[in-house]
Amino acid sequence: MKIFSKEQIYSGDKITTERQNISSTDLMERAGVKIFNWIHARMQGAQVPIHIFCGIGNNGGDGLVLTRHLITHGYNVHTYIINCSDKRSKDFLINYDRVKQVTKTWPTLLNCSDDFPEIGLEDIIVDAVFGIGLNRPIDEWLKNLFKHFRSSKAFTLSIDIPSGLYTDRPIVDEDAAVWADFTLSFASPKLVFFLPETAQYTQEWMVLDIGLDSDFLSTTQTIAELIGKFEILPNYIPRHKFSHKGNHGLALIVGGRYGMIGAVTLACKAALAAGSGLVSAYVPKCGYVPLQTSFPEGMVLTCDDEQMITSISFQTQPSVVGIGIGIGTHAKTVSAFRAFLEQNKSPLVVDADGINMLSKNKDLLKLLPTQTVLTPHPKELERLIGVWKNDFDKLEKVKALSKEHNVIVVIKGANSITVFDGKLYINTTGNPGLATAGSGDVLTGIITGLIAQGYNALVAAIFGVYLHGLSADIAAFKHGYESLIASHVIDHLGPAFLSLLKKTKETEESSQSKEK
Ligand SMILES: NC(=O)C1=CN([C@@H]2O[C@H](COP(=O)(O)OP(=O)(O)OC[C@H]3O[C@@H](n4cnc5c(N)ncnc54)[C@H](O)[C@@H]3O)[C@@H](O)[C@H]2O)[C@@H](O)CC1
Ligand SMILES: Nc1ncnc2c1ncn2[C@@H]1O[C@H](COP(=O)(O)OP(=O)(O)O)[C@@H](O)[C@H]1O
Ligand SMILES: [K+]
Repeated sequence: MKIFSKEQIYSGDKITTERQNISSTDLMERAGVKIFNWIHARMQGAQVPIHIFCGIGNNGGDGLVLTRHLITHGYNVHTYIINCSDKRSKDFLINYDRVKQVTKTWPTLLNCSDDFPEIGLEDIIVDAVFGIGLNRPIDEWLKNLFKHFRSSKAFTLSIDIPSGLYTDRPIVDEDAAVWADFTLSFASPKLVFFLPETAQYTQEWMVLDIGLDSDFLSTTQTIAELIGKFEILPNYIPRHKFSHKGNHGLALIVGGRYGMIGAVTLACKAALAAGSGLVSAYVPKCGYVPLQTSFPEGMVLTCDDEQMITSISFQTQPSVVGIGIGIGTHAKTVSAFRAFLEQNKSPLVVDADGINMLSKNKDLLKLLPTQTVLTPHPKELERLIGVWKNDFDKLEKVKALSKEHNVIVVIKGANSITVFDGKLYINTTGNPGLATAGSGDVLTGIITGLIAQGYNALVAAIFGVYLHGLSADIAAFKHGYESLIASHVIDHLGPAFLSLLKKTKETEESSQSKEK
């Protein structure tokens, strides 16, 4: 799903009104009715007090359309206007007048110095104060109003975006935005729903289709894209009946040191379970017996040193090398890594200490083959790009690194973001059960295994992150978050592939309509 920028949404609104020959008031009506329908379908006329807080822009206008429809359907509605400015939008004013047609009770004007209305725990708050038009910090009174919302603990539904959040900048004060339980967002979710510093402002979100121009929707290129099943499926490479293990590549996992062989085992197993035809491990000698014992499907190569990797050389030409897991950053290992990079001809996935070595020896970045995949967790990323001021700064820094070295960077965490060529691919699978030892090693194995069997590096990174999270989601049904361990993610890769390929009603309908 595309994630449009603020500017793109404004232009989409304009194009839509022109091409569909409707007014912006009509479009607002559509938006407001969509929200009403969503609420009505769930509340079925229940007399729970609904407190609708409207700003004076078009977000407030949406709130007023909602007010009107809720009133005509007999709901218990209390509407408030945040009356701190005279700059009311045209469509706000039109809808303010239209409220008059359905009730004799005017909305309450809150004059930015008034006391706040009482809100019961079981009531509902609709936040239509600011939408994407917020352009400066909010004043103290509003901040206190938002705190009042939060302390009421009433269910809070934000329209389009939790008020106080910008679409393209961080917020500086934690209390300066609405903490929504649910956000109904128009046309596309907003990027800030997925960034660690702002995702907390909405527990859940949903996109409402307000019928924007279809050409605009299909042809507009966005910087950010949300990755779900329908973005993944077209990239899936099916297996041929007569395929042979040699057709699915050789993944080589290089890593490990004394006490860190388990990480390599996890990555190897994950690469194999992700579909690599063959998997080899390259480890120090101490890894030989544990790997041969715990990973009978794999081959094991060793360097001469017992405890750590001091040289990296092998006869075969792997389809891809996943390097860095548990490898350490000893000077001898760095030398071996450098020598390896100087002669390596295979695509690379670099993780963990591999990234730490790159951070400490930035000149090594120049030796990476194009489209190397880097999979840093937050601390590794900080070592690589330096401290960031906020999430937006982090994204800019990662984009710059990716561009300078032509590498693909997976920013790991909830909603991992894969960055390449200035674009952001935001993952939708995964859960906090993944915050457990070794889950990153499994991810490296999966991505390496996908590249081995012929996926290009960018697709492998995006698909790998998706599959890793999907597998964890399936595993979490059985194990819960606390008891989920990295091995479970490997064990559930099979069900993850199957669930990806399982036809849902929607895919069936779309393939049937294509067949007709
Ligand atoms: N343009 C359209 O046709 C549509 C717009 N829609 C709604 O319109 C919204 C955007 O509307 P607007 O562009 O009017 O913007 P907003 O409704 O977000 O509010 C902007 C208004 O608030 C003021 N403002 C900004 N920051 C402020 C601050 N810190 N303190 C006090 N006032 C502040 C601005 O000067 C402006 O008057 C969307 O989020 C969406 O909810 C929907 O109705 C769908 C159609
Ligand atoms: N709260 C979370 N929600 C979803 N995914 C998470 C969460 N925490 C961690 N992950 C995922 O788990 C993996 C952890 O990687 P990493 O920290 O490198 O683990 P390790 O070093 O133990 O192998 C990453 O893929 C990350 O995106
Ligand atoms: K809002």
